[in-house]
Amino acid sequence: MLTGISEALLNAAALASAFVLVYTLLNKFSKTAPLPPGPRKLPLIGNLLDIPREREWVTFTEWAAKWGDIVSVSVLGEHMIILNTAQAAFEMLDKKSAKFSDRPVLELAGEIVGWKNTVILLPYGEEFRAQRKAFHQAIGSKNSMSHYYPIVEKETHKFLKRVLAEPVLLDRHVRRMSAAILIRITYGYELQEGQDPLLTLAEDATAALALSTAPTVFMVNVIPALRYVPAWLPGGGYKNIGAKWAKIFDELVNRPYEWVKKQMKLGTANPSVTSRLLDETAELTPERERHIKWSAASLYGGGADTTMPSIITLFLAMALYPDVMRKAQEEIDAVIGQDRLPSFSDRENLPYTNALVLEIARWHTVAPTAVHHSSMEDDIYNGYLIPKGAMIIPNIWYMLHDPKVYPDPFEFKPERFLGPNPEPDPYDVCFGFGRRICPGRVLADASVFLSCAMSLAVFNITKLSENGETITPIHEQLTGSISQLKPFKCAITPRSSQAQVLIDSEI
Ligand code: HEM
Repeated sequence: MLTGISEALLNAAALASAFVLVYTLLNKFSKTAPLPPGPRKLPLIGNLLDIPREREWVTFTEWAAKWGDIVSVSVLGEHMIILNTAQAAFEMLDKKSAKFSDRPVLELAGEIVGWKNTVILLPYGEEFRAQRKAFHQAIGSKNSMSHYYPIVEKETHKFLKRVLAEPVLLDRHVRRMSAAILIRITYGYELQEGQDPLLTLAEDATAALALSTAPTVFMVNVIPALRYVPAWLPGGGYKNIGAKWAKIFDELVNRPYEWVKKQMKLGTANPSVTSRLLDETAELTPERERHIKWSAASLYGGGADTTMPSIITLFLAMALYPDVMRKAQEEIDAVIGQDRLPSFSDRENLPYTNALVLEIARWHTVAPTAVHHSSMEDDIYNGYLIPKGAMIIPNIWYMLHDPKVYPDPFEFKPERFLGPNPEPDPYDVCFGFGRRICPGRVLADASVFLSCAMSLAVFNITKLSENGETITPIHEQLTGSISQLKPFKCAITPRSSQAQVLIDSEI
């Protein structure tokens, strides 16, 4: 519940409501079917006071218990439809994807900061299709991704070295590894050891993306009419923050792109997605250049913070579930031995480790409410009206924690995906739906798998003891369109002297 909403915001919202009153009245009489059920709407402001500001998937799940698989709320005439089951999401977003593949206009992240030019927030249409195609060619299949496996293997090995040297900085090492892989694949640029300026820039830009796209952190994302409120009035302050973020983002899009062009002129460019797209281009028109530049930025923007929580989850889960760790290590030892690190070629022989990767995707839901879709025309679903322009929110977190689908949903149990009757594959929902399904999923899966296999091959991960006391870490998902983990402590030590030799070996 939104208990802390300020009076100032309510004033701004009242202002905005004037803009939607006429629209709401005009529409009210033209619809036939009812909207899906949901919490009672107040006159004009609708459910403004019900919209959660934090961990919205928890409130959405409470609503699911009361109102069912599909719930509707509206705020000042803007409709939000929440889908609480995989079936509802498949039926609407996959089967009718021609109607449900648009994105809502996110005033702050999209319009002001500029992310609307990336595939993540692009409206459905020509430009969107062109960017998705480029993405698919670059990293959309196991075949295309396999060109980049050596980069993933090298950066993951570097990660092991950093963790060995400074285990308490685990978060920082994971972030760096994810960024290094993406920057290398996208631009052919190898991050310098220490504080690389491109890394700082990329981190600032993606932190801003996560915040500015969280639909309920900035109310303008829910109430577009707030865009008419000047920056100096309550409710308009996001404009100043947005202008600062826009500068950072502009640099992230242009600086590495110009660097690739320069390297290509000098004949020193490493192969990368950007250099390949530029190579294949006969005439670099301003339109084509914009297209390449933004496709590259989408690749970085979509992937930067997303694999990170999954890899960190490995360390938390292993500290909490030592039996799972032992089983995975036994499997890795039996298949690979202790004389080399695991690689992608071992993957098909590691069923338990693969099940562990799936359980990570389920247990810690990285994108708990996906990226929201928007309906391009009116539709009727199960007798309910889904109005044109409604924001469609798949509650992926609940789909992956529904006890009817995954018994003991808060327990970490890779076994659920093994045996004759495995539970549903979390990859069917955790990467989203229809024509908007995550185009980076092959890379994400490859990165998480290799981090798990390599880390488990060489490290023991346990609870930390401090001052004679054992600290049991807690799993908590933080608010954000990409949900990070609440910081926790664990102990990470090499499994043996031979493991240490492997970590120290030359890359
Ligand atoms: C564990 C890792 C990841 C998860 C859980 C994840 C999940 C998602 C989800 C749920 C969506 C929204 C899909 C929808 O709208 O229905 C999405 C979109 C997207 N993801 Fe990922 N993702 C991950 C990693 C990556 C990586 C590594 C990249 C890039 C290399 C990437 C690039 C993108 C892009 C560009 C979009 C926007 C697609 C569009 O709007 O058409 N993601 N992702």
